[in-house]
Amino acid sequence: MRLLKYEEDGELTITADLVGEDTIPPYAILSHRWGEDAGELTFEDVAGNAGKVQSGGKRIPPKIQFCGDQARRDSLQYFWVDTCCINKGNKAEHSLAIRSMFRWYRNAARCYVYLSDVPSSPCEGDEEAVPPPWELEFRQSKWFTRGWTLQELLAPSSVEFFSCQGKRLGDKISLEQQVQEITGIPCLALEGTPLSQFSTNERLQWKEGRVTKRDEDAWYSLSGIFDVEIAPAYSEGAASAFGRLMDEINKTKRCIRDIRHTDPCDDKKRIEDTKGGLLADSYRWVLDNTTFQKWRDERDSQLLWVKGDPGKGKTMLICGIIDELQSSMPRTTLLSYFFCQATDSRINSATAVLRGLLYMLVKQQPSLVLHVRKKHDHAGKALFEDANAWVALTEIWMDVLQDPGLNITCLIIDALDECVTDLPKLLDFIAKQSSMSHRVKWIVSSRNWPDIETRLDRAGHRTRLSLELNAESVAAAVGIFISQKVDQLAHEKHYKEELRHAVLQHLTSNANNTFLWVALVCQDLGVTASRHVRNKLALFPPGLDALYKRMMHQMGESADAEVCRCVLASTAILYRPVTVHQLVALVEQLKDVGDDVREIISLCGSFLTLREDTVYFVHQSAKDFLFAEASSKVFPDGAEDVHRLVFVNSLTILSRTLHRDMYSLKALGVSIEDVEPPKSDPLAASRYPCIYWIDHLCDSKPKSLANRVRDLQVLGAVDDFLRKNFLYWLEGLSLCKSIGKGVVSMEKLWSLVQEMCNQDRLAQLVQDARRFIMYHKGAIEGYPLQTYASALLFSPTGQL
Ligand SMILES: Nc1ncnc2c1ncn2[C@@H]1O[C@H](COP(=O)(O)OP(=O)(O)OP(=O)(O)O)[C@@H](O)[C@H]1O
Repeated sequence: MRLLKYEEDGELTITADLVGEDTIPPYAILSHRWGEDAGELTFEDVAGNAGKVQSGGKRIPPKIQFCGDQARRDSLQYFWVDTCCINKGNKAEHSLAIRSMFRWYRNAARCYVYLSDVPSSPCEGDEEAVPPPWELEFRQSKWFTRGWTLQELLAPSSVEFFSCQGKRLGDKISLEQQVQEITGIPCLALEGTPLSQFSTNERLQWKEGRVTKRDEDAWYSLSGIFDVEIAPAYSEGAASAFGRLMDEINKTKRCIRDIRHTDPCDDKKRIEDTKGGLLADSYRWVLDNTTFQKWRDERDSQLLWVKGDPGKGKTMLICGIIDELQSSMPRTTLLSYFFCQATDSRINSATAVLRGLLYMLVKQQPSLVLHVRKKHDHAGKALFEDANAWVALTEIWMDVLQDPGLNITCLIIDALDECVTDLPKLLDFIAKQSSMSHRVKWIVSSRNWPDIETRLDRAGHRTRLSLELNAESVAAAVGIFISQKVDQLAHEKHYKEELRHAVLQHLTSNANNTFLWVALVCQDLGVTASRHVRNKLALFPPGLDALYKRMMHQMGESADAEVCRCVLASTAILYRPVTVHQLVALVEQLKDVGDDVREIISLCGSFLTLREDTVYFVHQSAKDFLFAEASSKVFPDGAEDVHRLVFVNSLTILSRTLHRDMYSLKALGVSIEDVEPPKSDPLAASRYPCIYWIDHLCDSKPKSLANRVRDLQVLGAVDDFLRKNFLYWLEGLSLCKSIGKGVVSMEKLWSLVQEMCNQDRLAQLVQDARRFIMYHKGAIEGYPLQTYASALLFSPTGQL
């Protein structure tokens, strides 16, 4: 980028080509209509004399004179004008300039629109008149009819309009109403709402009626508005330029859709809801905390680690911090966050974290998708799912974080301790990347784990916010939480004042600064008649584990103790939360319970909770307790045995429900993008087994040879299933949009059977099945019924 500058002696000079965003000083930018070529100041005119406009050469046009003067009035030394700041003789520079123009306008400190056909009022004071005397000419200005001026209006945050005498008429906010009426562009877009939030059609409409000198420019001028890049090729014609633009837009859309594995915004809402709603007064203390303020305000403080014991309120604190940042940050700052949850395999791995953060980031600044598309255009969705996903994602992140166009960014990851797969890799990544750039700030939270501490210690500029060391603030926050919960109980259960006071006292003296303890006790009191409350209060021991122990004991006393145990054991080993319907299908003991399933789940209420018909653990610490403290009670035959039972049930469900063309698509060419699950979804119960049956098989550890006969039966069932249902299973995976996971699972199955002796027949079958899915995953992923068509046609005749 080359910039103009007026020297002390009034001479106009131009800088060398400034490469790299960091080398570019603040500048003003001109938006105008081109006049006759001969009258415009060109690059040659300016650069012809060692960067100085030759004295006695071409006269400096009034608009350029105006732009320089106005920049100086606004304390800007440099300014940019398209007529003379691009060396059009250099094809590469010209092409790069066209692709960079949107960014140059966006990054300008000021944008001046010079309206050569709008005179200001000759009389002082007339500007106060409503409508102002120049309004008609303003509305009719040809500036609003040109193609390139659309991006010049939308890209910069500040756009000011000037008359041909250089008088300021207003800016795009003060004249918002008029500009909206003239252009049809909604006020929200003029106010800076990211353009990606407007549909493709809406954005295309903004260009209607606008003209460009060259036909192709009608489409090239839109690339910035759609956050894509198309290299200009001026002889191609308008139709081809339009085709290339649409092609790029579609590829970008597809890429963003493939990155999405979960939407962290939805996860945040769900987590807040399941935890009973976010109470602002219980997190606001952090805003006055000096460690937090240091992280927020100091340039050198890049990584904040929020740490605390289970149930101390870290996740809710992070939710609060996100809300506060969102409402206080400038609109251009990017905020991306991710909530790890060990109980949900979709969001408990290092790749899921990077993918989720990336998704939120590219949704806010779609131009960053270019770094993903370099790989995604070739690899498709498998890029994020196959064995190399971590490598690919870290490379993409490196490019994103080094992108000079990346806005100021804040990245937040909650519950690192719940990242089950590849946590060390993630920690090393955070430690390294958080030391790289001042423009990217990080917040992470976790329990007080020494491993996490050791790895994060490698990051430079790290600060830690320990909830235990801020006991006073946390105690006050828990106090507010207790008051709110007790008021709610007193209201709902009609407590007398005395009882309300007793509950308040008991909770305050025993909570030990632990939100979760309060939440669990209040949940129990919520189903206790008020006459029993006093007696019950004495039974709640202080401390989380003691409380869980008591709850286990209580459950063990009930007549449904065994069913509850099976439900808890199965839910604990599932790889993600399932619906009640799916749980009934997976847990044998629930089959005879009939309509009482919800009652059984509520009997496990201290550990499980139901939300929108999905069964969740109340908290990760509840699940941890089952595996650590209560393992012998919950898993009397070991967790492997529960995996085996879930595996066996999975195959039974799948064998019963899978068949050819489950969604009655009929035509072989129906794309997955056009598939809507039928109202009564034939895969409702089999979604989970379809995706996870192999994981349960592997985690049941059949190769341990603990029970040889039973293991042979298990493997016999696998052989039988694959011979009868393999293709149906692939169709099912495609309908569940999980072919990528299927590929990984087949690899796992292949390793398993290889490690087992005397399994040659099964090994050959699995080897063939594995090859089949590897070769045809693309076709099957996009078109479920191609499983039975091209996939079979293009397979070797002798394939098993
Ligand atoms: N600001 C708040 N508003 C409402 N509820 C809160 C708030 N802070 C904590 N809680 C309650 O406390 C419980 C525990 O909080 P949270 O899940 O944030 O703890 P945590 O420190 O993240 O625990 P862990 O490390 O074990 O995951 C929540 O389920 C919720 O009921």
